[in-house]
Amino acid sequence: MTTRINPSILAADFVNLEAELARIASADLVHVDVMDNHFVPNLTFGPQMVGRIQDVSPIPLDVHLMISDVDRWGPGYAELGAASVTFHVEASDDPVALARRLRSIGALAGIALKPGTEADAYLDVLDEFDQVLIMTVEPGFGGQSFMHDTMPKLRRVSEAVRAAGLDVRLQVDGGISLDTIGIAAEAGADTFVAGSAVFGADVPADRIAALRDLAAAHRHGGEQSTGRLGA
Ligand SMILES: O=C(CO)[C@H](O)[C@H](O)COP(=O)(O)O
Ligand SMILES: [Fe+2]
Repeated sequence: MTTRINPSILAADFVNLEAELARIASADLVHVDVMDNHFVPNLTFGPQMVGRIQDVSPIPLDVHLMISDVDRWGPGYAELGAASVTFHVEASDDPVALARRLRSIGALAGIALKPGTEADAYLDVLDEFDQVLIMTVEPGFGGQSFMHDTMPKLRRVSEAVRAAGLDVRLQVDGGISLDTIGIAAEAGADTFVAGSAVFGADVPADRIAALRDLAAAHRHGGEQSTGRLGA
């Protein structure tokens, strides 16, 4: 069982992104938050910036699309070469069709669920997705507090994935820190986004290692971390 730590560059210095990416080179994937000031009340960057990040990043891209009309705009991010593209089900008319399109382009396809969105509608079609992102804050901003009440949903999705014997990454995003990562790992997460916890550390590489060890220790069976295990 692979434990992944995906630092979010939302907490990085946007005018020094290449240097910031170098500081997290020991992580598994870099989490890239695309916000359109419409689906969420915040604005980050679009395909041109993500393409440049893809050009210079030492590790693969885990793109988190917080945009409206994602059926139209989502595939373009897969075409840029992102390893995984995760979109919000709340913004898609047909999540299965969009996931198939993303996979056909060569990306892993992920669905994201806001804290208030139930997972039940997707439990029977989990094989259509490579990742399920359970938001542990309301999407839009970094530095918010982890919402403990999202854990029952994570547990339910985790049980469904295991019952079906599927290889679906279970990602948590928002408020993940040394204090909360173990809680999410125990509930079934294997892929952890951390923005402020990583970029707010004096030595991000040390924080990535500490988060990875804590997550591995709390996952089912107490997996031992062996360092970066690849994308
Ligand atoms: O998707 C996000 C916000 O919508 C970010 O990925 C997330 O908030 C990471 O930031 P932090 O770890 O500081 O909470
Ligand atoms: Fe995110």
